[in-house]
Amino acid sequence: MALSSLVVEFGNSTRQIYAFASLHPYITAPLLVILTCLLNRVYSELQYARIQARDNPKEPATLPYWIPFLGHVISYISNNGKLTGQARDHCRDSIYTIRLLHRQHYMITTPSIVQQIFKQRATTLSNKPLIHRIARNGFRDEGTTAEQPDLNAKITDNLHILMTESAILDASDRTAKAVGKSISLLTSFSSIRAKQTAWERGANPQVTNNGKTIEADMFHLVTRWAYTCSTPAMFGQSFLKRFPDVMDDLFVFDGQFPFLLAGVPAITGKIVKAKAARDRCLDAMKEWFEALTAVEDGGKPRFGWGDMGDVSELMRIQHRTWRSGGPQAEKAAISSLLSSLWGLHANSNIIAFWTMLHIYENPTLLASIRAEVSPYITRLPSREYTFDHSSLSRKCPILKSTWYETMRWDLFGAEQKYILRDFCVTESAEDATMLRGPSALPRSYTLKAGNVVCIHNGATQKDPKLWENPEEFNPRRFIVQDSRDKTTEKAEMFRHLYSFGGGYSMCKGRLFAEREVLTFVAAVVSLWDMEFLGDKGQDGRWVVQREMDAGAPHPDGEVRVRRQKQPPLTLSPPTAITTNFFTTHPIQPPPQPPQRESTMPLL
Ligand code: HEM
Repeated sequence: MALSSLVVEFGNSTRQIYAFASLHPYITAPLLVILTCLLNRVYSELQYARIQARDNPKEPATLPYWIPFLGHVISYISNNGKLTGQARDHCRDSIYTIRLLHRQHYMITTPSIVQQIFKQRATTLSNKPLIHRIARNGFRDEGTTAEQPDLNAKITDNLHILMTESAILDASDRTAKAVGKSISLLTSFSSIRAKQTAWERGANPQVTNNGKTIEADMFHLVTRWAYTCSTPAMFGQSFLKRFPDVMDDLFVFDGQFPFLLAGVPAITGKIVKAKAARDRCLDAMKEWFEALTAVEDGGKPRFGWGDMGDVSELMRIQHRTWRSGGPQAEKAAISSLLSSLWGLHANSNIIAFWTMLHIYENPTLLASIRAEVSPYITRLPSREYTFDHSSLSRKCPILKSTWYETMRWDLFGAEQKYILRDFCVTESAEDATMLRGPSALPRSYTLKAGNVVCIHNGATQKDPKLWENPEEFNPRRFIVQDSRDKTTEKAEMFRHLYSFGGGYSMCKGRLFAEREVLTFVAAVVSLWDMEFLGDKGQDGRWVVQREMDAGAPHPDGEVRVRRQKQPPLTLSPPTAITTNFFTTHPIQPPPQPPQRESTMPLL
């Protein structure tokens, strides 16, 4: 009896709900959506807690999320730094999963798993889908790169030339020479456009005080100056002369690169400009390709291009390889060559800028670096300079450690690879202890084909479990004692700084990048003072916002600096190096694992 009245009651309630829903669809629909999200959240929260608690081999637990199908898309796009930072701090596993539409992204948090990921072969973890997306969305190849797999394999193989001693020396010598020639002309102190330097023109220069001071945007100034110094080392001088505006176009489209890559349509003025700038760069690269074809075929050099005898060995080989694919490979060729030009500048020049900024905002560090590098810079009677890039890289630990610390602080790239077949990884005992305490057993994880492995640099580089005071900019962080000579220090890139990626696809330009970035930075900070015109923090830091926390970020707006008209500074005497900077930043012991909370915050 009681049961039948309950059934009747239930039937009545359902009819009432149905009647209400038919009468008020605009209230019912959102209520249903909210209810579905709530249920999804509760279910995924329970699943997450259940899988996290398990020690036996498992697929990494998926972070709780609200919206079915979309997964973490909204929080990832709106603020992936916050999402990955919070997840890292609360996850007790070496890997957690975020869901972006239908694909699981396995996010790696501990060094032992990162090293196992880097050891995987291309047959297990592939970067091809990402390369094809970069080519299609970033460099507008219209899908042609993916259609030439054999040619592409050769192009990737050729990249190893960049790691040979002769290529590194050739590119570093030529870049250092260009730096030596141009550094005393960083700004012209002229308000007449024709008399200004190429890198100065777009930096919005304002000459004041009867021509005795100049104010300009430091980001534009140094990134474009660095561009003019290193481009000829790869593409030859005539590319620079024929297409001076590519210098600006490249940085305009780099500023919106994450949006281009994600395939976001031209919905903002910045994206419209970025696409137009990218297309002009493609036209320039096409002309370079055709001009080199003419001289390679023994024909008359194209007007304005000369014999192109200074084009680097790598670019010649890439050009020949692409040509072997015939006319159908041309679109992929032009897009790939532009991606090489972009790869040459997008990280190096921007990180050189941020390194300079960190040095200028700390007067003690500035004095130490000036003293440290001065023996390796020589002023010539012609007022040009020579830079011993090899010694800057081997004998200047403070400069080099500041550069590493800048990459830790300012580069937010994410390494992504697609899983072609299932594989298993196991965390080290040390990482198990770091995550779950002294009695924790190492856990193994199964990573399933069809999904993506991701190492998010922004999250790992600020992980308090891996870095002492990660929110502090410590220029001496990477300085260690030289094991061969205990009285000497050297800068060493720790194994958990992944700015150059890792494994088979690790950056092939990293050795050249080190030489050129250290040369750019040493040249600017040694020879010029810069007075920052923006706001400063209480500690004297320059307050400069980033446009977005992705890749190598551009500053949000101009970074106005003032320079006095004066000859380049006299190089500091090397003895000035013993400043109190050393005592205020002692070498830190390795960090201890912190106490951890067990619950997951709302994401
Ligand atoms: C500080 C400067 C630089 C940084 C932080 C940097 C970072 C990176 C990263 C993260 C990757 C992807 C690695 C991976 O997938 O595992 C990469 C790839 C690459 N980089 Fe760099 N890079 C820099 C400078 C340069 C320069 C100056 C060049 C050229 C001369 C260059 C040439 C390349 C090439 C050719 C690849 C593709 C390697 C491959 O697929 O085998 N990079 N770089």
